[in-house]
Amino acid sequence: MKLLNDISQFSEWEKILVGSIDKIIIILAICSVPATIASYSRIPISGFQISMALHLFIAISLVTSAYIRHKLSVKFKLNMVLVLTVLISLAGVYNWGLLGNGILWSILSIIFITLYYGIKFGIFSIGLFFVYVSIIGYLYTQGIITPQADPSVYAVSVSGWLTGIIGSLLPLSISVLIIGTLYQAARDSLIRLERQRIEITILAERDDLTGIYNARVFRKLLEQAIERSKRHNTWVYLINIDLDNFKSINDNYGHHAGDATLQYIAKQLLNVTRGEDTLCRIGGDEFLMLIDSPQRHSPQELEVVIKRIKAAIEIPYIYEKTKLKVRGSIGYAEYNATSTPELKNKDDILKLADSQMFKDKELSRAQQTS
Ligand SMILES: Nc1nc2c(ncn2[C@@H]2O[C@H](COP(=O)(O)OP(=O)(O)OP(=O)(O)O)[C@@H](O)[C@H]2O)c(=O)[nH]1
Repeated sequence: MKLLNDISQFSEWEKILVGSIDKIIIILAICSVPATIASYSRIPISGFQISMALHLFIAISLVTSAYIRHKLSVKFKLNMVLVLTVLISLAGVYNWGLLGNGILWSILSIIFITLYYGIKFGIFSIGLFFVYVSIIGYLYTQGIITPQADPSVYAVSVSGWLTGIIGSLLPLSISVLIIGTLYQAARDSLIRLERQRIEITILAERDDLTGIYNARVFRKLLEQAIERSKRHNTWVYLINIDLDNFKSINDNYGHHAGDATLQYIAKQLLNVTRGEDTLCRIGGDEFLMLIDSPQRHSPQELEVVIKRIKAAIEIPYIYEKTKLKVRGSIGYAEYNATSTPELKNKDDILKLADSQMFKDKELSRAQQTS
């Protein structure tokens, strides 16, 4: 997992972080003013504390940083927010013990450390935090450090509650902002990646013009069908469909008409292709259909399939009010791992279907000229 400090490798992350870190600094700067006033309002109860000087320093740093935020680098701003939150939590626990929000700020610091340096550092900082709070707790319980204010007075004072409310709202809202922004960014990028994956798959497997499978996928599926036949003695039928004199459509009506006709033919062929069979365009005006069957089909059955394909192709396509008539020549190859030993591989099957198709083409040419 990439961490926030890897931002130089991620322009996308950088954009997200620039947006969210600036929001965080502005919120922190705005809130640091009332928080500092609330902190100083405790002077009558507790006297002046080091944490108050720290609050003032932090408020000045945040307001200045918010003002010149566009001039500061993302890394600097991230580190600054991290250092400030750590300082607030350490000073808060030391000065106010259980009375202050130091422990809440520690949670925010640990979230920052984890996001910035990774889970290992996050766990390590939990350990350090545990040791630190235990030592401070020990010192308080032994009376070595004493509370900065009388707890019974502090717990019912307006300034104590004001500091408590503002001081706890800040880490809570920052946590929501950070986690919400990162969650949204991760979700958006996952959705985008999934879309890209689907687009890449479609581009790699489909024919641009017709949207049906391309030759690459078909070759893979044919190889798989051959393997199935070797293992389960199934029958593979490869039907080669080539349009007749397709060039004349391009020549007479233009390339656009040719494209539209090819799309139409692909739809017609899909209409007569069973769900379990596969259709592809291997290029130009040539299509292949793959039938992978557990039992052998008789030549009569295949004749029915071929007639159905031819009939579907011959339904005229209406292009700009003109009826375009297309015919197709069809040949097929039958393959079974044990019954057709002359066919050694997919190329032999493809060649056989191709030569059968040519025979059909010759026949229909001869019929047309006689
Ligand atoms: N419009 C369009 N035409 C294409 C496309 N791919 C190939 N063609 C055309 O299809 C025609 C195929 O020509 P041939 O292989 O000679 O086939 P034919 O004209 O059908 O002739 P026979 O197959 O011999 O009957 C050529 O004119 C190619 O330019 C395409 O994607 N779109």
